[in-house]
Amino acid sequence: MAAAIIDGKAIAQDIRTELKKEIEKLKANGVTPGLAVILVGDDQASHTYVRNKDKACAEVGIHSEIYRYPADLSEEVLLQKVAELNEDPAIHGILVQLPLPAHLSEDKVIDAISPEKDVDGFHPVNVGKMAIGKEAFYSCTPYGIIKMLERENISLEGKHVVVVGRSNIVGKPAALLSLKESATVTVCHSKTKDLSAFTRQADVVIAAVGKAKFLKKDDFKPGAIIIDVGMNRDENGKLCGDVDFESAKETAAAITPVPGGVGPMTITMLLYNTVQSAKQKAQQAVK
Ligand SMILES: Nc1nc2c(c(=O)[nH]1)N[C@@H](CN(C=O)c1ccc(C(=O)N[C@@H](CCC(=O)O)C(=O)O)cc1)CN2
Ligand SMILES: [Mg+2]
Repeated sequence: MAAAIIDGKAIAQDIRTELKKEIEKLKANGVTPGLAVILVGDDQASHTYVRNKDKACAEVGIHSEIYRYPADLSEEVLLQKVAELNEDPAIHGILVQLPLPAHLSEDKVIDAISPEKDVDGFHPVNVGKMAIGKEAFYSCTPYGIIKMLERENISLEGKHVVVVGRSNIVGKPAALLSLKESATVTVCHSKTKDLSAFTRQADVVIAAVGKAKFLKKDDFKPGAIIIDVGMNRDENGKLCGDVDFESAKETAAAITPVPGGVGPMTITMLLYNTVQSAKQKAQQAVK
């Protein structure tokens, strides 16, 4: 039987509609969720993502402020802006669009964001809380995967999840969040020997490798659930994932497409985290 195609765009839209209602309620109680986005340099993809974040905020009713800086921005000025936003009561979420130009330390900048406003879930405090299974801001792409599976009624409990990739933004948090869902988790990466021997055992594969169509039908067991986080260009310059979608969908139980799978969930979970942050602030105010 052909795979179910998981429609990330539709799921993301459903969540945005729910958020819009929550935001209306918050506003009626005098709280407007606010997000500040810092963008440094002229990476075109980053500019597109930031524009999309701004648009998504407007669509659901989140106040957004975008700070665009030239590529030669000094670390001092950047850290000063973050410090200012940390203190700004109208701002509940701060994010610095990655990647940053090479002369800027991503670690230093992320460390400077208040963990209470770190809606990207990149700050070590939030990563640490996630690692010990506590509530925190979780990294948007992996959190989006968890929410997407939840909406598709796919439980991870007792399933063998094989994560391919160990980045701080996707691979590692995807593994930790899968573990939190009581999956049995294996993490593979570029130094893994005989990768296919692992992915073929998986009930669920989360592919975050960054190589176009790297995993093919034979790398999966029949009936597997395939989550493709990749965003690559194929030989014709067309956007594609880490999985050879056309072949893999023949035997998978369910699969996410690229585009329209995991991608749209990323910005939606950013909106979600920003609303959570505003709600937390509103609750603290009545205490
Ligand atoms: N500070 C952050 N930087 C980066 C993050 C992040 O979560 N926080 N993630 C990525 C980029 N990103 C958001 O910032 C992002 C990537 C992809 C998509 C998306 O919707 N993809 C679409 C395809 C879009 C296209 O046509 O080009 C899809 O897969 O359907 C949204 C957000 C790195 N930096
Ligand atoms: Mg750098």
